[in-house]
Amino acid sequence: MEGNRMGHKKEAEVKYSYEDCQATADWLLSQTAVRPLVGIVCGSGLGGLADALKDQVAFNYRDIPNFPQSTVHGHAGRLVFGTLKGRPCVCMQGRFHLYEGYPIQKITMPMRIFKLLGVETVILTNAAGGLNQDYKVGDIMIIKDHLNMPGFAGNNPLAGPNEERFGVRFPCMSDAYDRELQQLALDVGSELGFSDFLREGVYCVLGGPSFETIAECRMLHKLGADAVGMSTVHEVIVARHCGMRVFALSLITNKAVMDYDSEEKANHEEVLQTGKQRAEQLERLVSTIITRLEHNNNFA
Ligand SMILES: O=P(O)(O)O[C@@H]1C[C@H](O)[C@@H](CO)O1
Ligand SMILES: Nc1nc2[nH]cnc2c(=O)[nH]1
Repeated sequence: MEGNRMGHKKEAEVKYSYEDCQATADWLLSQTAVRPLVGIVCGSGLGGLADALKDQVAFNYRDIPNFPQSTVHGHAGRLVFGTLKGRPCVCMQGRFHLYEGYPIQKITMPMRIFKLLGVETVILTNAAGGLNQDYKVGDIMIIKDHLNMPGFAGNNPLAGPNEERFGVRFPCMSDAYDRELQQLALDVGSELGFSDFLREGVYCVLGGPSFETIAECRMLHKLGADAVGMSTVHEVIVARHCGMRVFALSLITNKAVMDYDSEEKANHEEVLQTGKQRAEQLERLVSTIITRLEHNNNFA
């Protein structure tokens, strides 16, 4: 992909306004004929999902006006348009995290681009540490709710002036994760023979990049979290604010260390390794869900 014709604004000039998002979406729409109804975000080591898209048109993030750059190993940094079983999709092969140093409005800006591209359903994946003691490495957790720790401290992607063209000032989050899509995922998982490693639980986001202490893991577990990670929640809030349906999955890539006698240490290599091992099943689960969205007539 050649460098974009709009030219890039300097970092300080980009304000992520409605007009900035519209300019980025218009540029993308002028470069591809795909009109996506489903937007997918790939978590650490889970970018293989994008490779499943047919008739791909792919853009490196650095070539997209106003787009941030991926800086984390396991996040390729490409926006891939294409079809999955005939359904037009756009897939972020790599996401942005608070710990990369970006403002929270910037890491979530792709959700607004999705909206302006015409996306109606967003499917997010992430790698997470398992806090629930019944969980095993390799389990896939359907996210039914979240704990937004940075949000408790005021770090919410919707803080600042509200842009009414995207959504209301005070959006509801008790219905953030679409219940029909959760049930669909359970049904599809059961048909695919995945029930043994398919879970439902609460995801807690922290800022990262340091992994949790033992005391933090114990606290988060007591607060009701089943898995802990460094992403997704901010994207979910912005996606819901602008009215898209949301479904999200965590791959439990490691067990959170809860015990002072444990020799285990969380590390990014293990996260990526587990991603590789479960990638195929995760892709089958997500692509079958997308097919059934149409079949069940509940497509977005
Ligand atoms: O993008 P996700 O949430 O999948 O990435 C997780 C959180 C950190 O970025 C990284 C830690 O290994 O994986
Ligand atoms: N915060 C956090 N993020 C993760 N991503 C993958 N594993 C983990 C973990 O144990 N903790």
